[in-house]
Amino acid sequence: MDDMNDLFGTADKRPRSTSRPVDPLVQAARQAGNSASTPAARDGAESYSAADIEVLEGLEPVRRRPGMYIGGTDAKALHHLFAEVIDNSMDEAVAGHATFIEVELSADGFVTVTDNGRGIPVDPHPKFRKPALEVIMTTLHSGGKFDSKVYETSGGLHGVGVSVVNALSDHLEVEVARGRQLYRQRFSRGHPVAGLEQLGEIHNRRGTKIRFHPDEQIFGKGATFEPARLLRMTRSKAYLFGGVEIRWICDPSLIKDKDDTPARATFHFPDGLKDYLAASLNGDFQVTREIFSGKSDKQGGHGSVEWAVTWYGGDGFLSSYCNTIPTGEGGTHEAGFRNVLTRGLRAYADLVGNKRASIVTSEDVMISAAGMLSVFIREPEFVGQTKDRLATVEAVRIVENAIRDPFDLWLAANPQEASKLLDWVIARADERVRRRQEKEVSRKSAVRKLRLPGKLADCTQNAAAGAEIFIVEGDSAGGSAKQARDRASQAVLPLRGKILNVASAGNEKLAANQTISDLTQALGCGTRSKYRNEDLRYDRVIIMTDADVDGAHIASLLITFFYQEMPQLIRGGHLYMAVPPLYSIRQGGKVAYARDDAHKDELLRTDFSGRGKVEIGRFKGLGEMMASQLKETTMDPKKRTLLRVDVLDEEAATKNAVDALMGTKPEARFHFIQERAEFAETDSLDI
Ligand SMILES: Nc1ncnc2c1ncn2[C@@H]1O[C@H](COP(=O)(O)OP(=O)(O)OP(=O)(O)O)[C@@H](O)[C@H]1O
Repeated sequence: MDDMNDLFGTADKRPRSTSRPVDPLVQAARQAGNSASTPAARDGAESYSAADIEVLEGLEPVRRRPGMYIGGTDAKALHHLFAEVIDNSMDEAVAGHATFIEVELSADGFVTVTDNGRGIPVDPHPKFRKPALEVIMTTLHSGGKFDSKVYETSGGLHGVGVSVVNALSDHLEVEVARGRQLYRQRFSRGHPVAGLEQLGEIHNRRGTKIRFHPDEQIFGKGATFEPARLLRMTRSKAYLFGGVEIRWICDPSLIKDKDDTPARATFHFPDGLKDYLAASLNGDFQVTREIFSGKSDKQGGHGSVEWAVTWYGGDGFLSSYCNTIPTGEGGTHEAGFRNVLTRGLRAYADLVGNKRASIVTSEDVMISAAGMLSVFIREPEFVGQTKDRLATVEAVRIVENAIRDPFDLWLAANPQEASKLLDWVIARADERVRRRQEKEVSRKSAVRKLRLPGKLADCTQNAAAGAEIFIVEGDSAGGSAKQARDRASQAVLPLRGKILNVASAGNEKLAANQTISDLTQALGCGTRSKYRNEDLRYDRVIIMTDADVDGAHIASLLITFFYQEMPQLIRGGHLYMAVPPLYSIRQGGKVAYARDDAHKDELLRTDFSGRGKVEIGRFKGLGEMMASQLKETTMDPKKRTLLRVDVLDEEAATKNAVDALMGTKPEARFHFIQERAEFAETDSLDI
C-alpha cells in the first residue's frame, strides 16, 4: 500500500483550491520548490528543468567547447589558430587580390599575419548596424565565402575561422587599410575592447593585419607557438600558390640552439609542388630521372589541379591540399590521384604488351610513391571545421581528368623511364603476392580443417595464389560451370535463387541466410572487422551471372554484399565479374560471341559482312550453354574477359554508386551495370 501511496498519494494531498484546470507544465514549475518527498524529486526530474537549458550566445560556445571548432586544446589545435588566419590571407591571394603575406612571431608570443588584399570590410553591416569587421570577428557563421561571388575557390567556407581565433585569444587586434584609411579594432576573449577606430589616412598600405595571442585559460600556461612548425605551415602555403610571396620573421630569442629555423626568410615558388617535392626528397634515390609533375593553366580557378609525384626507395606518402588547406586525412582528390596513376600504368603496360602488370593494384603503385597534390574547387565540402578530409565527390573526376593525358604522355615520351617504373611497381606487386603466399603455406594445414559448404565444388590446389572461385546463379548454370572449369584452380559455388539484399536486411536476417553463410564459409576470410585477407582461400572471386536484367540484379546484390561485409576484398583487387556472351553468331565454320546488342551489331558489320547465311543464337542463360562454350567464352583464363570491381577510395562516391545499384527501380540498377560494363571493358568497374 505504501507503494500505491507513493504513486498516487502525493497528488491526492495537493491542495485543490484552483477552480480552473492547471496546465501540467505550469504545475510542474510551481512544484519545483517542493520537498524531496515528491516522486519527481526521487527520479531526479525535479532538479532538471527549463532553467537548466542554456543557450550559449555570441562566441561563448567556442570558449566552452573549443574542441568542436579547433579539434582540441593541444599544440595542434593551438597552431590551427594560425592556420585560420593565414588561410584567409591565402584566400585573398588565390582570388587575385593579394600578392604578399607577412608572418611575424614575436618574443611576447604574439603572431601577426599581414596581407595586401582588399582588407576586411569596415562599413556598417546593413542588418547588424555595426562595422562588418566587428560582425565578422564576434559572430559565428559570418563571412563572404558562403557562395563563390566574392571568392571563387576559397579555403574558408563556414564563416567561423577568424571569430574562433578571436574567441580563443586573450588579445587580438585587427588593422585594416582600405580606401586610403587605416582602421583598428581590439578584442579580448571574443569581445570588443572598444569600437572601431579610424586612425587617419594611409597611402602606402592596403589589406588586413591580424595580431593575436592565444589565451592561456584555454591552452594552458606557457602554451606558445613553435617557430619550426609555424615556419613549415607558412612555407607550404607559398609552394601551393606560385602567385604569392610570403615573408617570414621570427624573433631570434625564440629559436632554440639546434633549431635551424631562420629569423627571416622570403618564400616564392613559381615552380610550386615540384620544387617542394624535390626539396623534401633531399637527393634520395628515385626510380625515374624526372619527377612527374604538372598543373592546369588557370591556377586557383575552379577545377585546377597541380601535382608532383616520384617513386623512390622510402615509404610512400601523399600530401594533399584543397584550396591550399592541408587535407591530412586525404579524401576524394587523393582517390582520384591513386586511380589515375594505377590505371595509367596498367594501360601503358597493355600498350607495350607487358602482361605482368595485370596483378598491379593501387597499393603497389602508391606504396613507394612520394606525391604532392593540390586542387582548387568551388565550395568544397570538408569533414569538420579543421578540414582534414575532402568530401567533394566531384574531386575524383577533376583529378583524374587533369592528370590522365599528361601521365599517358609522360610515360610514352620516356619509354626507358616508363619501363623502369613499370618494373619497379610490378616488383612491389610480386613482393605483396609473395608475402601472401608465405602466409598461405604456414596456414595450409589449418585450411584443411575448414568446414566447407556442401554445394561448393572446390578446386584441388590448396594455395590461394592463382585459385579462383566462380559464384554462379542457380544449379543448372552451376552444373555447366563445373564441367567447364579447370579442376585444379577453379572452384564453383552455385547460389540458390536471389541473394538477400544486404543493404536493407538486419544483422539477424543476414546471419540466418543460407546463401550468405555458404558464401562466407567458402571464402574463409571472415567479414567486417574479422576479415583476414591472409585467410581468403582464392585469389579471384568471380561473379558469373546471366547477361540479362535478373543476372545484373543478382550481380549488384552480390557486389553490395561484398562492399558491406568485406570491403577489403574489393580494395585488395580480388572481386571480378565474368562477362558471358548473350549471342552466338555463326557463318559457315566461323563462330563468334557477342556480349550485347551493340557488340553483336559491330561483329556483324566487321567480321560477318561477307556472303553466306549468318545464324544468330541468343543464350537464355548460362545454364543453356554447352560446357565447352562456357569455358571458351567466359571461364578460360586465356580467352575470357573479366571486369575487376574497384572501390573508389572515397566513401561518398562509393555510397552513391551503391545507392544507384541498389535503387528501388530495377531499370536503374540494370542501367548502371550496363553503362559501367561498357566503360570498364578496357578498364575496371567502379562501384
Ligand atoms: N585577410 C582577409 N582579407 C579579406 N577578408 C577577410 C580576411 N580575413 C577574413 N576576411 C573576411 O571575413 C570572413 C570571415 O572569416 P572567417 O575566417 O571567420 O571565415 P571563412 O574564412 O569565411 O570560413 P572558415 O570558417 O571556413 O574559415 C571571410 O569570409 C572574409 O569575408
